[in-house]
Amino acid sequence: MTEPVATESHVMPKLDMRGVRQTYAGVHGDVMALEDMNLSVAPGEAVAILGPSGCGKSTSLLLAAGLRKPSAGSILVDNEPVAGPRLKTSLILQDFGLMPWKTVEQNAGLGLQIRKVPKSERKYRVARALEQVGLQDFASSYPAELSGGMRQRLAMARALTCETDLLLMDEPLSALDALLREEMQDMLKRTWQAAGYAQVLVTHSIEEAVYLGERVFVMTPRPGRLAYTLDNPEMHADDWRSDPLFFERCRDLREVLTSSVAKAAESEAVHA
Ligand SMILES: Nc1ncnc2c1ncn2[C@@H]1O[C@H](COP(=O)(O)OP(=O)(O)OP(=O)(O)O)[C@@H](O)[C@H]1O
Repeated sequence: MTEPVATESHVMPKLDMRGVRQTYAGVHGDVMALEDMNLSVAPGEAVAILGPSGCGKSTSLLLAAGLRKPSAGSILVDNEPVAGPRLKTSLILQDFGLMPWKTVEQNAGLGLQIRKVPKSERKYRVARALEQVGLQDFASSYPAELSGGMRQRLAMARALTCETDLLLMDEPLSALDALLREEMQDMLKRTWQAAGYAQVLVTHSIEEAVYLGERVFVMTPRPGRLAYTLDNPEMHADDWRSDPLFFERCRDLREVLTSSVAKAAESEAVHA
């Protein structure tokens, strides 16, 4: 099995989380979601994060997106402290955050509208992004008229209009059926390879993590931090899903994750 690797890059990271702690006030007292969370992602790098339920994966993304302030520690993007939502950071959630009453074109342009980009510029950038994801013929449709895969592509178009350099995704494909999910994984990989942003994917699927992550991290049970790193540069290979190494990587990660989940269950039992 691959041993944990402490990868130190010499390039300035796109995202750098150091010693991050996040505590939430709960009804039965404070809940420590993250403790000493360290995550460094290089420009243009794609990483995936796996971990037991409730270990703080979504919290890490909210913090990186500037939608929450950490209780302690530092979060830097391009070496600047994250003080709030940032122009070129996009976050795609499981429900894609689409507005049902807005058309595809309006939904795709929402990020630009919030960022007060002039209408003419918005129109051009939206048209280009819809073309990139193959939704150009659906500009005046509404989300309810789209399939699950098309909604996912629309969420992607919104990120592309904003010239995103850091894309954060929280289980973006979990609502899709297996075949469509693979198709969308291909789309995510192609778009990332073409656009060159840094990408952080949170997923419960080991296969998805190994397909889309150049590095795959496994988090500890809550309070979460990265406990294990798998270097996975071969994910660029053609037909990676059929490669024997792909299966080996998935098997290794399954072992690591199973032991992490077992520890989480033990700890819940002790604290029950
Ligand atoms: N707004 C909140 N208020 C109080 N507690 C919260 C809040 N958000 C998250 N938590 C708690 O923090 C911990 C981490 O939650 P988080 O959603 O980040 O985990 P996760 O790893 O994404 O979980 P899952 O895999 O189940 O989606 C959990 O125990 C959760 O109950």
